[in-house]
Amino acid sequence: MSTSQQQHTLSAYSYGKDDVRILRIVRDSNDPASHHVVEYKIQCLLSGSSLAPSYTHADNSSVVATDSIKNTLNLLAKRTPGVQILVPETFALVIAEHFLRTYKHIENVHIDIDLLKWSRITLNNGPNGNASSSGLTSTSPFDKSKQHPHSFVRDGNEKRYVRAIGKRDASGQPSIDVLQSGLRDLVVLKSSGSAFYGFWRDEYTTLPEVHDRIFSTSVECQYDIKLPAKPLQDLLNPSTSGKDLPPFDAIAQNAISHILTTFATHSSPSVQATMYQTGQAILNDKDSSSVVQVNLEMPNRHYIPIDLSWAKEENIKEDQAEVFLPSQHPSGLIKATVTRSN
Ligand SMILES: O=c1[nH]c(=O)c2[nH]c(=O)[nH]c2[nH]1
Repeated sequence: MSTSQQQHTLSAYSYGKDDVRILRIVRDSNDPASHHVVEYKIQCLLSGSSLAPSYTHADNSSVVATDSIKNTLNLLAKRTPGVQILVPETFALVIAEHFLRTYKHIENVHIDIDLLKWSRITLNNGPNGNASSSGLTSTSPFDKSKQHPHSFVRDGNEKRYVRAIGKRDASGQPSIDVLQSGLRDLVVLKSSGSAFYGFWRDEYTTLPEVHDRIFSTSVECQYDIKLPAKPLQDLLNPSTSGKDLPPFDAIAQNAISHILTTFATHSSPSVQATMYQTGQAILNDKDSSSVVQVNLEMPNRHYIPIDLSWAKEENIKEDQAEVFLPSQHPSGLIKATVTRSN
């Protein structure tokens, strides 16, 4: 390369941290069992003419490290009062004000916040009821008594699916014995009412026992529906208006309802135990007598309390921590099949 090459202009630049994930729990001081949770994905970029030399002259003296930016977002998540952090617009203003006030050489702050929505799980028979609720209901301000104080759902995310594998019966007629129906991506989180202790300990164990933790999972629930032993053509005959068929919509709604109700109300000693209770509830539903088997998968999506001791903030004890790092890689994966016994 020739040394006489022309220098071109640095005409735009900014830097910062992307994809900063934060879950914040806001506990009600009058009613500690009542929580608000908010989960954010934040991009925070800084710029200003004093940063140009870091690009052009390898001068880092004005560079606030992106690691410090991430630490700052975590600490602001801890110190920002509940009413402000629960609203993404307000939290964006808090972040922008902080960086512009703290660093006089920063001229522009660019904050993008995505809100990952958690809605309260709504039950039919009140917050602790073992209701058969009518499935997912969006949070309504008129439904307060039915909203669970610390169990949440990312509603609208779940997908219902079905797999039908057809064959011919002995007389050559199209038939299906069992339909494989289900739902996936039903994402739920409870910020209390979950423990995990008493597990095997040996020289490989570092996990502490915990009596009150966040439990979050993306539920996949696949259930086998046994069809009446009739040719498909008869089952589908419009003149019987589907009466020979199992009530597919009710089965699907009840499955969601039992997953949410069990998740919200079962005091969970482990993911395993909650799954088993969920399978029992689905199979015991009177509308679901044609469901012969339930296959459940619940990846354990971990939320790790963020160490803020560098800022003299206590945030490590899982039952008191307020700011968490969502950490999906790796996740526990717990599976169970519950089969009807009669
Ligand atoms: O509910 C749980 N079940 C486990 O098997 C397990 N393993 C783990 O590390 N955490 C958890 N949580």
